[in-house]
Amino acid sequence: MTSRTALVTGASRGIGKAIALQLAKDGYNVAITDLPQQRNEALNTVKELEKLNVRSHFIEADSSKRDQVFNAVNETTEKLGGFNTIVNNAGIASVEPLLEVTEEKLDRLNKININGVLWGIQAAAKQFEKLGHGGKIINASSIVSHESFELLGLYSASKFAVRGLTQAAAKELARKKITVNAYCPGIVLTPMWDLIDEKLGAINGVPKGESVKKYIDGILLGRGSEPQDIANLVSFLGSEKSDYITGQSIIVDGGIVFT
Ligand SMILES: NC(=O)C1=CN([C@@H]2O[C@H](COP(=O)(O)OP(=O)(O)OC[C@H]3O[C@@H](n4cnc5c(N)ncnc54)[C@H](O)[C@@H]3O)[C@@H](O)[C@H]2O)C=CC1
Ligand SMILES: CC(=O)C(C)=O
Repeated sequence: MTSRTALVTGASRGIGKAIALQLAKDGYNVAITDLPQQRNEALNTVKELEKLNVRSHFIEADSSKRDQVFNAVNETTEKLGGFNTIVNNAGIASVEPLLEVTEEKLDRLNKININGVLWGIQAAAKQFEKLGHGGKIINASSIVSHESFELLGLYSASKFAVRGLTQAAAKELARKKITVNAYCPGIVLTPMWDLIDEKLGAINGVPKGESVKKYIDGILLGRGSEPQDIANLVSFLGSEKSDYITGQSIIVDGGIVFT
């Protein structure tokens, strides 16, 4: 197999890290981005990636900033040689009643969760075109893009937007041999859910761990998700085996939401 290169955003930890490690096991050279405060964790992730005998590189980049995402794609291509796949993984959660959403919260969340995905789609598609080949764009959505959760309304709406962008981009880019798909995780036990659990607990007056347990108790397969469950799907979406799939937002949640 000829070597391929991927960029995974927000990949110093959590789901992004698991995806980066899986793509490296699949033979990809892998660049990762994250925010400056995640630098040390990101550099450790790069070391883990290099142990898998692939080339890796960390780029400090804020996904909400268009120029930083474009620079990250250019730097990935220059440092690792070539560019085949982007995983627009970076995202944040927000937990509050809709009636308490402020303009600042809405702007911050949308800039990362929606704009960040759009900048990644643009930067990757333009780079694939420059390099004269197609490619794969894989976006982080969520089960809440299929059915909103209460107190996660703002976050859910941003993930509905990612599903919309995924469909539209698939339609616009298919003729350039670019596929665009999204992964829709359920309850993945990462620092994001630690935060959601804490905030739901504070709003509903229940102890730490109770809110996440309530959700996990409702999962058909009887456990919360590990990041690797999501990485397994992205491994498929990043492989030739998914070449005939585009525009899809695929649920991987152990059985919570059914569409
Ligand atoms: N944990 C879960 O249950 C679920 C997560 N997701 C989505 O999966 C993606 C990854 O989530 P987790 O790994 O759980 O989150 P996490 O909070 O554990 O990790 C997210 C990473 O993204 C980075 N990041 C945040 N804002 C960024 C920005 N502006 N630019 C670059 N990097 C940024 C963070 O520093 C962190 O390293 C997110 O898009 C999230 O919305 C979707 C469904 C469920
Ligand atoms: C964080 C998230 O997307 C869910 C569904 O928990």
